[in-house]
Amino acid sequence: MATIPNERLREALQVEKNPTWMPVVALALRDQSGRLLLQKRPPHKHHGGLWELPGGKVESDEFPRLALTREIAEELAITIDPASLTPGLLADEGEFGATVLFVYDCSRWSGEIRPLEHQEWGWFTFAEAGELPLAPMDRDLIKRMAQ
Ligand SMILES: Nc1nc2c([nH]c(=O)n2[C@H]2C[C@H](O)[C@@H](COP(=O)(O)OP(=O)(O)OP(=O)(O)O)O2)c(=O)[nH]1
Repeated sequence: MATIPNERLREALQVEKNPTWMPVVALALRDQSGRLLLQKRPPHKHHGGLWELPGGKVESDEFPRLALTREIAEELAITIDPASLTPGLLADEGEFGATVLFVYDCSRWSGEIRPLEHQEWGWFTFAEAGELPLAPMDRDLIKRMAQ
């Protein structure tokens, strides 16, 4: 891969004004039999129609665990305890790995799951998940989770 001097890269990307990379947090939520919760991305979004772990972008004024707590409440109507999250796997995509997905495991949550963004969702074994059209980072993550 060609090396780009940092100064030129900073100029090209105007890093003082724009962040150079995007942190995304996602939740690996399991049911009692160990199946994983996955949801389908809305058709109008990036990777629309592909299956993913619930979660979303970390805003610039947020801490990752709090961003994940917020996203999960917005998407699934359940409450997770930020203190009960355990950092898990990591994936990235883009030429320079500009989107970084941080996956957390969760041991405590409350409420009843309701898809507030009208998204399809379900519990899947790793074998079942492997048959779904997954977002690219999730394909890699689920393979690694299954090992
Ligand atoms: N939440 C989530 N995003 C993923 C996964 N895999 C994957 O490639 N992505 C990508 C898709 C998007 O480019 C980005 C997350 O964006 P998002 O659209 O979910 O974020 P958001 O909920 O904050 O949405 P918005 O600002 O677009 O409304 O990460 C995943 O498992 N979970």
